[in-house]
Amino acid sequence: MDETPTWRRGSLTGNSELCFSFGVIADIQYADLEDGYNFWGSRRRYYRHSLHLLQSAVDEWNKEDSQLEFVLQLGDIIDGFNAQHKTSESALRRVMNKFKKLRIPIHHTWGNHELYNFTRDYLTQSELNSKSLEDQIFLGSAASGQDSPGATAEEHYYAYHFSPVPKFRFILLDAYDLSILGRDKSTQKYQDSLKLLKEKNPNENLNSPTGLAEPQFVEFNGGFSQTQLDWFNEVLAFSDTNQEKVVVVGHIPVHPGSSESVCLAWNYKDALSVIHSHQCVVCFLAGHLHDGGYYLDSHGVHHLTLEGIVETPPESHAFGTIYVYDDKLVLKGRENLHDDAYSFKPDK
Ligand SMILES: Nc1ccn([C@@H]2O[C@H](COP(=O)(O)OP(=O)(O)OC[C@H](O)CO)[C@@H](O)[C@H]2O)c(=O)n1
Repeated sequence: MDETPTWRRGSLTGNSELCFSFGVIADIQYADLEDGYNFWGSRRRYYRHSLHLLQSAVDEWNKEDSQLEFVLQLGDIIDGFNAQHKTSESALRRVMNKFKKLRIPIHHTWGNHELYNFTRDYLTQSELNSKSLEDQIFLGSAASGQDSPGATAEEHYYAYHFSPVPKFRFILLDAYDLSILGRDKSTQKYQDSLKLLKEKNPNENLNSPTGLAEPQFVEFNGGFSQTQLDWFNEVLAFSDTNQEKVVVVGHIPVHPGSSESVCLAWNYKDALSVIHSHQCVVCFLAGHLHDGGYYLDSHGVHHLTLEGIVETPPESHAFGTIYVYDDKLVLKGRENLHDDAYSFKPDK
């Protein structure tokens, strides 16, 4: 029996009013290298061509009308191979030069490949830190500072929120706040993350999910600290109070329905329980799983995992524009990313 609620499938068009639109793109993973394959050898990776796909996405977005407010870059902007070839900075420059042709703000999420290439301190100082686009709203104590007083930049998480138009808010989460990637070994977060990872994953290769009860506990994933979850909770409480609709953005999916278990955030259940304790969240946007995925959860939250550009063949594409209406999101996908509409649950 089809249990899809009647409000789930919005029409691609309709009578409701268009509020604004934004672009989405995930897992570009550019490197000036010949094509390769994913770890299992099952999917080709077009490292060099991903730059051309980005260029054509930018060209398409530039042709769109003035209601395109911003672009969300969902992480893994360059591939980890750049670190081995000492081309991290030049690869990033090439990709950012493409993005600069856009005349609208770009919000950057950090994925595992950012952390293969750069330290957190470097990322914080770089153009991949788009936190200056954050909204200033008054929140409670959990949001006033990050982590413990006196914590260094190395210990911080990279998360912020913004409201492009009244009644809609976007929250970018740091899915590698708990991680051994990109953090200095001397930091408490590195030590705590390594301890947690080793407790959950006894394999010698911490990237291997073999035999794990919770396969998401691999090195190429990460999780959310309690401090970040407290901050997230406070932003969502603000949005509930102000009757906003919220789209949450993170590199790693947080719902098993929208991802293979090996590509979920370590403590995805904690993130989900914060989301489900509020009314306002309508959608969670992620990358990381290059096949993409979609799931409508029992609380009416649409979980959309975007396909990865790096595994998109040159003759195809996988970016999109999402049109925001007062009752739904409408995805205009390109090629591999298909058109769809995601209605808001009536009590949202
Ligand atoms: N079973 C595995 C899987 C991966 N690795 C190694 O882990 C590193 C990251 O893998 P990679 O596939 O490059 O990560 P992505 O973020 O691009 O993709 C995530 C999902 O797989 C996409 O669907 C890399 O060094 C791998 O070799 C491993 O050792 N064992």
